[in-house]
Amino acid sequence: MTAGLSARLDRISTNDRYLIVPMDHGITMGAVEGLVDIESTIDGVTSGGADAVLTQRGIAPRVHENKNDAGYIVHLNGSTTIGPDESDKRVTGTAEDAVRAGADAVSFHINVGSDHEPDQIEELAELTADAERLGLPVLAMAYARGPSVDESDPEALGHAVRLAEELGADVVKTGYSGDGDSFERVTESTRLPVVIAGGSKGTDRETVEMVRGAMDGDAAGVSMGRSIFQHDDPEGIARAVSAVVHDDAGVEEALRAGGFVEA
Ligand SMILES: CC(=O)[C@@H](O)[C@H](O)C[C@H](N)C(=O)O
Ligand SMILES: O=CC(=O)COP(=O)(O)O
Repeated sequence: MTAGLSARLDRISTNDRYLIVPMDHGITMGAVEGLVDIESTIDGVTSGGADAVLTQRGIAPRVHENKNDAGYIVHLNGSTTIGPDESDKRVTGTAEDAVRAGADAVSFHINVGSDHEPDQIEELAELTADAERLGLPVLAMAYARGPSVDESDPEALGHAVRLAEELGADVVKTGYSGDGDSFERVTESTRLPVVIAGGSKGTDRETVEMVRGAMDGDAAGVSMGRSIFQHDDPEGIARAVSAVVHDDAGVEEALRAGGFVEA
């Protein structure tokens, strides 16, 4: 690993554990709850212990002053829920664009099992080659997603994370299989650090239990968006998730750390 790559990975993690809060959903879903005043959400989640925030590059001017020295990841493809096919993520920028936007790393979404998988494989491979020349880490968001794919099947998720490693990514995000034992089958499919997506927002306990389960299955952390940025208290829920990811806390301890149950 080059010194640049290693230094930049350190900027988006703490001791090889990752608490990333993706806020690229503005392309997908519009200015949903938590993303209208994105400045205050970024301030809250980074005050609560997020290692890095993630947005599309156009949002960069709204990120830097509010991220409390956390890392910054620029996401490089997108699609919308109102367009013809949400799986058909199209390229939105290059590794050089991300560097110009002040990124410490880049990310790219690939739907393994969708009709668009072949194009997305080619695009992710091109991105990892470009990023490698710049010493820029690549987070592959490798979902198992397509017409006949079970999105939480550990075999399918294991295939997706392995594909990310084969294509040269440095960190991989995927869906959660539902429990720690089955998630271990996903993490053992690759040597990359694996982080989980959160999906739509659940209760505080559901969020923390999901993170605890993933960490028990040898995840390296989370790339958790809506469960954190759509919370009434983004700083508190980030603090609770951070307690699990960074301090190995149990569920009750993490909820207390977030201020969600009586101490
Ligand atoms: C809305 C979803 O199902 C998520 O998987 C998104 O695709 C995640 C991503 N950050 C996005 O908004 O594109
Ligand atoms: O970029 C999106 C993610 O990494 C996951 O977002 P979610 O809202 O936690 O599914």
